[in-house]
Amino acid sequence: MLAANSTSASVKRRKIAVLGSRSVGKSSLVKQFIENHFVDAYYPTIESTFAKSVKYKGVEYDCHIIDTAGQDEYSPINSQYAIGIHGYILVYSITSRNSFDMIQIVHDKIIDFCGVSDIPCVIVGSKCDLAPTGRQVDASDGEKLAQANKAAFVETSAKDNINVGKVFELCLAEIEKGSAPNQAEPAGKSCIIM
Ligand SMILES: Nc1nc2c(ncn2[C@@H]2O[C@H](COP(=O)(O)OP(=O)(O)OP(=O)(O)O)[C@@H](O)[C@H]2O)c(=O)[nH]1
Repeated sequence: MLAANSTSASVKRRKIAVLGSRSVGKSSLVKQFIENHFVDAYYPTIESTFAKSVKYKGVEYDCHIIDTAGQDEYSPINSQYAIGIHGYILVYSITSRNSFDMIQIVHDKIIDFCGVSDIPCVIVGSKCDLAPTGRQVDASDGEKLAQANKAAFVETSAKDNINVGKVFELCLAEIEKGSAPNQAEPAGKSCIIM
């Protein structure tokens, strides 16, 4: 489990970008994680950065989370979402097939921009509290997409606080897969343009 924590000499700094279509619940996911609350109203995001210190598997992480504006197929990948980013959280809503289809597009754009073969990534199917009446994407489709892209996968509800901490736990795990043990600031698979 992730837990809020204080400072330490060996804190690892991790920068995480949250991307996906408009209105899929990116801000709600981040706010539930950082501030432990959910807002029903919709306020489109321009861009916000949040910080939270967490302890995961005995290691302290200073997480900087970039909540981005909603993407569409024509949105260019902002270099800010590629340079120095350690891990990605790609969010679709289980109530929107279009938002699911955007995940591969956004993923491929990041890969192309960074010139790498894969990225530390968690694919998130959000709004799972709406599954009984509004599901357009099966969990098995999300799992298959994640497998095809060597990513982790989880369904969440920011509203009911289901699997919200798990998203960030999985993201840190994906980042650490690409890092040497005990490295304070690994280059890992983050994208750095010289
Ligand atoms: N039922 C339900 N609604 C949610 C959930 N998460 C977000 N919403 C609602 O979906 C709408 C959009 O949520 P946001 O978090 O603003 O979405 P976003 O992806 O940040 O949107 P952009 O800023 O346009 O990119 C809001 O009305 C939220 O209340 C959820 O887990 N369950």
